[in-house]
Amino acid sequence: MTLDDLFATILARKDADPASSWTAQLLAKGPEKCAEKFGEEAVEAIIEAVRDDKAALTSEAADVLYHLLVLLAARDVPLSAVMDELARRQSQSGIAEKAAR
Ligand SMILES: N=c1c2ncn([C@@H]3O[C@H](COP(=O)(O)OP(=O)(O)OP(=O)(O)O)[C@@H](O)[C@H]3O)c2ncn1[C@@H]1O[C@H](COP(=O)(O)O)[C@@H](O)[C@H]1O
Repeated sequence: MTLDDLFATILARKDADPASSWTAQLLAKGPEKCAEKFGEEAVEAIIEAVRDDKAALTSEAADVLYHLLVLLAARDVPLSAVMDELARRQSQSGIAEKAAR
């Protein structure tokens, strides 16, 4: 399972019957509801990180990643755009490292 695979499944749920899938149901509620759910899951992950419960943090991190992908899908932002932004930052940080030498 990759994030790309999960994102493709989530995108396919945009056209699915809300009765058939949790993801389709959440997307049908709109981007604001998706954002709210993402925020809730992020807070739960923070709590488990502070408690240092690694099993719970692993589970909450999965929820955070899933809900972030749903939020991106809800706002028509492709996961590839986020990956491109990370790649751009990586290449910039390489330049900064070279300049510092
Ligand atoms: N990875 C996930 C995933 N992670 C979390 N969730 C759901 O997100 C919900 C969040 O949990 P909550 O306890 O906050 O939800 P809740 O209390 O029931 O809802 P609210 O009352 O708070 O609105 C749960 O119902 C989980 O099942 C997920 N639902 C689906 N997926 C994957 O998404 C893909 C599409 O699945 P369908 O949604 O079944 O089409 C599949 O690959 C799934 O494995």
